Amino acid sequence: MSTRTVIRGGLVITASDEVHADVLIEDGRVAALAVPGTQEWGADRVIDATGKYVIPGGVDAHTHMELPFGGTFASDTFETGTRAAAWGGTTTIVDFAVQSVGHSLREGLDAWHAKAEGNCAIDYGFHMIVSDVNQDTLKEMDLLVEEGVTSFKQFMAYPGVFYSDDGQILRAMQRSAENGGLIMMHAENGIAIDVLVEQALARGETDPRYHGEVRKALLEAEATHRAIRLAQVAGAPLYVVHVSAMEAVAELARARDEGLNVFGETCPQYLFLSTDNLAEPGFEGAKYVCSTPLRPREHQAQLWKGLRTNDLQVVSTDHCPFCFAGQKELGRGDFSKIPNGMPGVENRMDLLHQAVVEGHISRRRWIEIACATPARMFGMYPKKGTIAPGSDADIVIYDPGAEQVMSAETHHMNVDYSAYEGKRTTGRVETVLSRGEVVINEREYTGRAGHGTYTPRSTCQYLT
Ligand SMILES: NC(=O)NCCC(=O)O
Ligand SMILES: [Zn+2]
Ligand SMILES: [Zn+2]
Repeated sequence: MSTRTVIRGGLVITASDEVHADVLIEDGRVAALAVPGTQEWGADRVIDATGKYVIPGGVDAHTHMELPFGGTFASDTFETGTRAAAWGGTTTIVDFAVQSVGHSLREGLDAWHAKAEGNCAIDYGFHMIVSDVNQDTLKEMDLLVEEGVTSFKQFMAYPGVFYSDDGQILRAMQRSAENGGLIMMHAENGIAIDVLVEQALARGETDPRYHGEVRKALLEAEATHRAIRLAQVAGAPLYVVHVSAMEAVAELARARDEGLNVFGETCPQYLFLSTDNLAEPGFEGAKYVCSTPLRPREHQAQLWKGLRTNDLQVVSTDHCPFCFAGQKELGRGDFSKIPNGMPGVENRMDLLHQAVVEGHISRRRWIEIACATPARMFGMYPKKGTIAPGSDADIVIYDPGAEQVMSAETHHMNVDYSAYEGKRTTGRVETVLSRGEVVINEREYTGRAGHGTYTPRSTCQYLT
C-alpha cells in the first residue's frame, strides 16, 4: 500500500537553492515540491514545518563504528552509533571496513557487513581500508568497485598496523585510476612521527598534549604533498581525509590550482577545538586525542577559508569514540597508547549550523559540505544529499532558532564524555525522516535497528 507524507510550509534548503515549498513524499521517495498551499495532496501524514528549515539528511562519509584500535574497540556499535547519527540529523553514514594484514579485502568487508546488517537506524555504505597491498588485493579492488565499495583508505601513518609505503600507495592508486575507485588518504608521515614519539617518551613527555606536538603540521603537509604527487603520477583522483593543518590545506589548494582532481575533508573537531583542549589539566586532554591531531587555533581560520573557497569540499566527523574511563585511560603515562579518535556523529549538523550562525559559511554551503558533496564524492547523488523528485526522502526538519547545550548527559552516542561539553549552539534537529519513515519525531526516537539498509555506491561523481 502506498504511503504519502506531506511536509508543509518550511524553507527547503539544498546546496543550490533556498525556497519555501511543500514536499510530497511517496513510498519513501520525494515525489514533488510545490509552492506552499497550492497543492491539495492527500496524505497519511502531514508535518507542519512553518518557521523551520527542511534540509536533506546529513551524509557523514567518515565514521568508525566498532573499530578495533589500540587494543580496544570504538565504543559505538552500528546500532548505537547510527541511532545517535539520526538524533543529530544524519541519515547516511559511510563507515570503514578494515582489511587486516594477511587477510583479504573480502574477509574484512564480510566482517563489517555482519556487524552492520540488521542493526542500523539509518542507511549505510562502506569504504575499504586497505592495509596490505599485494597482487590479490589489487584484483579484489576491481571486484569491490563493481559491487559498490568504490573508495579505499590508505594510511601513511601507523607503521605496523594500517601503514602502506609509497610503493604500495602508488600501486593502489594506479589500480584505482583504472577501475574508477577513489583513494582516501590518511596523510601523516608515520615513520617520522614514530621517531618523534620515541624521543618524546624518552624525555619523559608522556601527557596527552605531546600527541599534538609530535604529530607535526609539517609532517601532515609533507605527506599530503607526497600523496598528491603519487596520485598525479598514477593519474588517479585523491581525497585526503581529516585535514587539520593549514600547511596541508595549502598543498591541496596548490594542487587544485594546477587542475588536479584532489579533494580534502576536514572535521568539526579541527574547526571548533584546538591544542588548548589537548593541554587541559591532568589527563583530560586524552578526550581530544585523534589523528591527525588538533592544531593551534590559528589553523582554524585557514580551514574555514578552505571550506569557503572549495579547497576543502567535505566536513565529515571521523566519529571514532572511546570512553574516557577504561579506554582513553589506557594511555595514562604514555600518550602513544591513548586510542586515537573522538565522538561527533551526533554533533556535526548542529556545529555546522552554528558556523552559519557565526558567519563562517552560508546556509547552502552548510548543506553542500555536509550532505550534497559527500553524496557526490562517494557516488550516492541524487539518491542522497538533496531534496528533489526521485531522491530518497531522507529529510530533516530543523529549527534554526532553538537553543541547545551539548553534553554527555543528553547526547545519544555511547561514550561517557562530550568533546563539546557545555557548548551553546543555536539550531536543533526536530524531526528526521529516513526513506520516508519518521525516525525522530519532534525530538523523540521512533526509529528502529534494522530500518537502515546497505547502500552500494557508484564511482565518484565529483571529478572535473
Ligand atoms: N582519526 C582517528 O584518530 N581515529 C580513527 C582512525 C583514523 O581515521 O585514522
Ligand atoms: Zn585516518
Ligand atoms: Zn577515520
